[in-house]
Amino acid sequence: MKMHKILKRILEEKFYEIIKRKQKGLYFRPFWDRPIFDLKAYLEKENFTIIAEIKRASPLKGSLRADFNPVKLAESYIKAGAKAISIITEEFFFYGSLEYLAAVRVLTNLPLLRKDFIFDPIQIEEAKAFGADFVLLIADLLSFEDLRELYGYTKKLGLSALTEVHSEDNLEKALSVGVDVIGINNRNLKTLELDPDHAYKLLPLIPKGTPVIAESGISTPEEAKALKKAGFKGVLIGTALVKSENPGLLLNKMVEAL
Ligand SMILES: O=C(O)c1ccccc1NCC(=O)[C@H](O)[C@H](O)COP(=O)(O)O
Repeated sequence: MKMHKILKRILEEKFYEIIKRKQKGLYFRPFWDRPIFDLKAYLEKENFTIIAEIKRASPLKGSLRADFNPVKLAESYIKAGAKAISIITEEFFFYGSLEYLAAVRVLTNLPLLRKDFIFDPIQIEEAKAFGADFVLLIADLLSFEDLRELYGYTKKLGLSALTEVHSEDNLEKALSVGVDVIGINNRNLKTLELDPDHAYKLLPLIPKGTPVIAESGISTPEEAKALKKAGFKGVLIGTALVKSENPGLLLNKMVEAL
C-alpha cells in the first residue's frame, strides 16, 4: 500500500507539532530516510542481542515506574550496552506513545523496535515516520493473509519485522509466511499467563537458520545467559529493567554476564 500524500503530510504535521511541543530547541524531521534495516543480519552479526524495552505501564501491573522518563531510560540503556531498544507505543493500556519513539530516535543509531498491536499498514508507515527500524507483528493475533500482507509491506518500506508467536499453530503460520526472525513470547496472550520456560519448548521447532528472540518474564543475568546458551539470538526485556531501582546497572550486569 502506497501512502497517500495527504496522509503523509498529516503525519509530518503531527510529527512536527509533537516535536515542537515536547523537545523545544532541537531540530527534527521525519525519519523516512532511515537506511534499510535487516534485523536477521543484525542478529547474526551480533553475539547476542538484548533488546531493552521502554514500557511505561502494563495492563496487569499499571504504571511500572513513578519517575518514568523515556529519554532518561533510553540513555541508561545505551550506556549500559543495549544492542537494540523496544519502545511500546500503545497508548491506552501501556501508556506508550509514538512521541517516545521519535524522542529516542534522535539519541541513538541503535535499532529501534516499534512495539504495538499492528493490524494495519498505516501503523508500519507511522513506525517508519517516527524512526523505527523494525516492528512487532503478532502471529497469534493475525490471520495468515494479514500477517503475509503486513510482513511484505514492512519489508517494502525497508524495515524489518520481529514476528512474535506463542502457540505452535501460530509458529507454523509464521514459518509458512516465510518470516525471517521469530520472537517466542513466554506470555500467552489469551490468558496473559507467563511461563518463563515456554520459549525453550518452542525453540527446537524453528529451523536453525532463523534467529529467535525470547520475550517476556526475563529478569536476571543468569536467565539471559541460559537463553543464550540454549541457542536464542537475543532477549526482549521490559518490566524487570523499568522497575529496577537502577535500570542501567541491571542491564549492564546482564550484558557482562553473557
Ligand atoms: O506486559 C504485559 O502485561 C502484556 C499484557 C498483554 C499483552 C502484552 C503484554 N506485554 C507485551 C510484551 O510483549 C512485553 O512488554 C515484552 O515481551 C517484555 O516483557 P516483560 O519483560 O515481561 O515486561
